[in-house]
Amino acid sequence: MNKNSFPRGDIRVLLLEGVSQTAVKSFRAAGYTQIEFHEKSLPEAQLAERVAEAHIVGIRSRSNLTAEMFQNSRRLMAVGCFCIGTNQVALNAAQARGIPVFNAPYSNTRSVAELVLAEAILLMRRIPEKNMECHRGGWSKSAAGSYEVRGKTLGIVGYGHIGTQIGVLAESLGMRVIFHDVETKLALGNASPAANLSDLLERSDIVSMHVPETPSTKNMIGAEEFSRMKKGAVFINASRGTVVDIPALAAALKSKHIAGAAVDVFPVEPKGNDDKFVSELVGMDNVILTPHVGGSTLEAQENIGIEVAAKLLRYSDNGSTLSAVNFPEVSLPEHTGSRRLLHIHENRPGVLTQINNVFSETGVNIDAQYLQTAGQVGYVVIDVDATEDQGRVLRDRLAAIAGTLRTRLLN
Ligand SMILES: NC(=O)c1ccc[n+]([C@@H]2O[C@H](COP(=O)([O-])OP(=O)(O)OC[C@H]3O[C@@H](n4cnc5c(N)ncnc54)[C@H](O)[C@@H]3O)[C@@H](O)[C@H]2O)c1
Ligand SMILES: O=C(O)[C@H](O)COP(=O)(O)O
Repeated sequence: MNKNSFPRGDIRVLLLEGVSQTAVKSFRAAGYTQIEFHEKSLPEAQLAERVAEAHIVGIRSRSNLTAEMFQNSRRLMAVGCFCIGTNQVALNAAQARGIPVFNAPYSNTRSVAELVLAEAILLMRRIPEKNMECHRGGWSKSAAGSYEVRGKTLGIVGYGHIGTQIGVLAESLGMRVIFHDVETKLALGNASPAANLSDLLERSDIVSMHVPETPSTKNMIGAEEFSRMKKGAVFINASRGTVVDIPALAAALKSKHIAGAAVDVFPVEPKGNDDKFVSELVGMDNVILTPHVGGSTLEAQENIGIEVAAKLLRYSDNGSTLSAVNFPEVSLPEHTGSRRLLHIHENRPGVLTQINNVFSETGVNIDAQYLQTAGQVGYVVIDVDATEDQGRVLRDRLAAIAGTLRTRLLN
């Protein structure tokens, strides 16, 4: 007897952008044999073609999964973002097709925080310029413009997982921490909220961005915001490239109003390591440029591989959707001794009644039932005391209900 109505060996897993081998090992250990692995992201047309063939897709920040791709992907069951950001995925379109999207909300938090703190210290000491000068054979031994971070004010924009972690670590170096967030947040340690973004910009010696890419954060730091910052302050962006107006940053750096910057993310980034990086900031001695490596440590990548693969496997094998970012969240117990039916449907009145009618009409006993809705989608999980043949009949009856997006039978 198959473990699932759909044997694991038939499930096609597409893993892109060199996600950690820990993910590949997790899928193999769980009995998944059809794994297509790519070191890079794929060009859009090829990506659409490969996604259309896959049941499970794993990406990082560079692969854009569009609404059209979800519409054309008959087989696609689930998506894993092996990173924090999910802005590269058309989440609503995935939801409308009954496809949960998972991510790793904390696994690279510490890596980003450590990089940002290191950059804050380097920028305050004017190390980027000194480094470049030494490389050119120069030697300007001077304390002019160099400061300790102790006693300085760090302004954190976006006080979420990364922002709070940075705040805690910064206080251990003796920094004063202020933050701005659209939500009311618990201030950790001695951190305090700024009255608003302008207040934060005016008071900070170091401004660091930690907001997600959304319509409200697009170009939230531009010429006006740089002009509000203290003369000689430094600026760090390791969140998303769209958050900062790069020409405005370049102008503020050239005028020396902003003394230095560290930028890890860009509005347009190369698709892979062989593509050329182009930015107005290239060649500026007072700028640390890094190729979107805030979360790229071996520790973070290995943990992300394990975490996201586990979420995808749990959904595929057990139906659990806990921590999905676009989908009703259901945490399910093991279903040994019963068959499990998954029913994903449009979130509209009457569907649950029709589902229950199927069981009363067929006389199959329900052991347990779980229901959750979110946005456009409803998700019902039913454990039944039934033979495999009965399970298949039930699955087909459920699939015939109007508004059904997809059904699956497990065990
Ligand atoms: N450079 C990298 O490699 C790297 C690594 C990890 C994450 N990131 C980026 O960092 C972002 C933040 O990560 P996180 O884990 O801290 O996310 P998070 O969701 O925990 O925190 C984001 C915070 O920003 C706040 N926010 C949203 N819109 C805002 C606005 N307009 N103004 C002010 N605050 C706003 C939210 O309320 C939240 O508190 C991610 O979305 C991701 O894009 C980059
Ligand atoms: O969202 C994230 O976690 C970061 O931007 C890292 O993305 P990456 O996995 O593509 O490095």
